[in-house]
Amino acid sequence: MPSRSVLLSEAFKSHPVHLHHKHADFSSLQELPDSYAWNQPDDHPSDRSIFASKSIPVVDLNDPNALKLIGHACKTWGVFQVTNHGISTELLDDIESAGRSLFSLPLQQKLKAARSPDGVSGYGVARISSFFPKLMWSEGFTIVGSPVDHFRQLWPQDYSKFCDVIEEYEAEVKRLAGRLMWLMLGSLGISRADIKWAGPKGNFKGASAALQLNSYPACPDPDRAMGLAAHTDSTLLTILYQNSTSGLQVLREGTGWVTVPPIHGAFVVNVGDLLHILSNGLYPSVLHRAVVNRTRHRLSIAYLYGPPSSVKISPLPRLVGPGQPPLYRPITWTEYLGTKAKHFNKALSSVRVFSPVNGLADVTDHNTVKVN
Ligand SMILES: C=C1C[C@]23C[C@@]1(O)CC[C@H]2[C@@]12CCC[C@@](C)(C(=O)O1)[C@H]2[C@@H]3C(=O)O
Ligand SMILES: O=C(O)CCC(=O)C(=O)O
Ligand SMILES: [Fe+2]
Repeated sequence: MPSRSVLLSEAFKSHPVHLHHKHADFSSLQELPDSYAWNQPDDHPSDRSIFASKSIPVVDLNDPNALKLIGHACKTWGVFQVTNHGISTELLDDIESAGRSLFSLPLQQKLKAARSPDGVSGYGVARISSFFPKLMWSEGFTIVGSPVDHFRQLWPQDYSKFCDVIEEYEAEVKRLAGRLMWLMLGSLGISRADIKWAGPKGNFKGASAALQLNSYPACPDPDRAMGLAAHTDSTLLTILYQNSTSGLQVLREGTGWVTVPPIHGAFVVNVGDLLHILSNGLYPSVLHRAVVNRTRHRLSIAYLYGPPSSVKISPLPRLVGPGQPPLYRPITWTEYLGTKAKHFNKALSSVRVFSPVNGLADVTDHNTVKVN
């Protein structure tokens, strides 16, 4: 049987992304080239975010009410921040500095580890770039499985210390992801007996994941640029570490784009499309994007967490019944990534099987919100 990382990376074999534009050397750009100017007025309403009447929930994992607070956050926001999560600030500093070292390499060096059009791992622009006429002011590095081959290209002398940091970080965040899964599922009344694929110890040992390092260089014209366009993640959940520069925004119905303020040592956790499916829409995945800054470089590290790649995800039987039919058909993560590569923000509605009786589109399927 092929390894999990091979299976995950197979997602793009039949949906290669050919991005013809050149990778930018951002440090040499003193003005925003037209190819990076997202000039529709609606694209960048960053000011609206300051009027948000309520802010994104912050949950202390040592709080005895954590389960309830997380359930409420998932239902109403699709995102929350966690503190007291058990991952040391030293490890966060180490992963941040590994990310900085990577992105500060010369462009020619980074391109030695470029992601291939049908591959998943490596250096490149956001995979979703192909859906937009304009370029995003960011660069990324995706890790699925071992990064050793790519890291040897980037740092021929000391690649192993960078591999060690990634390995330690992934092991710690994987544990946190399992813990968060049970808090999120527990808040829906789901127990271990309901999720066989969590394994005999309930620790989601066979889970798949990708680590995505994102870099947003300082930008000469941030109001017209876009760091990462609005999207939902194709995951069960995503655990994001952001440095002290803000930029992540989430879309809240009736409010608009709300900035997720960086909290030192905290993680941002967001609901992805597969948890949306698993919860039969009770926990909707959240649309989010990243904007950029005139003077400050921003770095984020996303741990994109999903089920074992061969597991079909469908609405949990406990959450369906006579009045609540299953809204989505079963799909594996690999299949869903292929669907996303084809349909982007309409992927979720493309796996929907049951249309609302009144015929109105479901906003939680993200196809009624203008996102690009
Ligand atoms: C497992 C994955 C999810 C992801 C595609 C990927 O293969 C690795 C990168 C992930 C990411 C990060 C930035 C936003 C996003 C939409 C993208 O283009 O690449 C997500 C993908 C996703 O969640 O669909
Ligand atoms: O940089 C950010 O804050 C967002 C990154 C993100 O959405 C992603 O990697 O999926
Ligand atoms: Fe994301």
